[in-house]
Amino acid sequence: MGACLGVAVDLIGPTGFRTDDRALRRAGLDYLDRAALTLHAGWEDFDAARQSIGGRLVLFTTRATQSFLDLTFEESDTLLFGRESAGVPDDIHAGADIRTTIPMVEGTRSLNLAVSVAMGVTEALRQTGGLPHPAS
Ligand SMILES: C[S@@+](CC[C@H](N)C(=O)[O-])C[C@H]1O[C@@H](n2cnc3c(N)ncnc32)[C@H](O)[C@@H]1O
Repeated sequence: MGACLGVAVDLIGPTGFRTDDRALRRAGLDYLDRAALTLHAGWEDFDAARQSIGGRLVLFTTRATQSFLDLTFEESDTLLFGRESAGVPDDIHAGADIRTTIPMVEGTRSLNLAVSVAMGVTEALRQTGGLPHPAS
């Protein structure tokens, strides 16, 4: 997705999947060389890197009330998504600059990670003019 939409991806460890070269290459197929992928050992590493770049940290969470469609995204935003099993820890949830949600039908718990990333990234790129243009 990162390669296809032209979006940098940061993976924050510890991950629940293997990030050694062979496993990543198999999952990333031939797009991996085109993806701007950074692996961080843990939250502290990621946070230090992000703070040096600046911009807002926008957390996608089921525990927010503001719809992502009502949010004005900025080009410098970093979108943060939680792990498939448990989302993000409470302190990271509380520390995000913005918490936003993808509205769902009452009684449903959450979308899966890949789907929520696709929806959030698409809307952020649409608003900031960053979506790739269709080939003419
Ligand atoms: C499978 S969900 C995590 C489920 C976990 N039990 C929870 O309640 O946080 C994985 C990630 O997808 C994102 N996500 C899933 N559904 C969402 C929604 N409706 N709105 C915003 N983010 C969502 C969040 O970043 C979440 O941490």
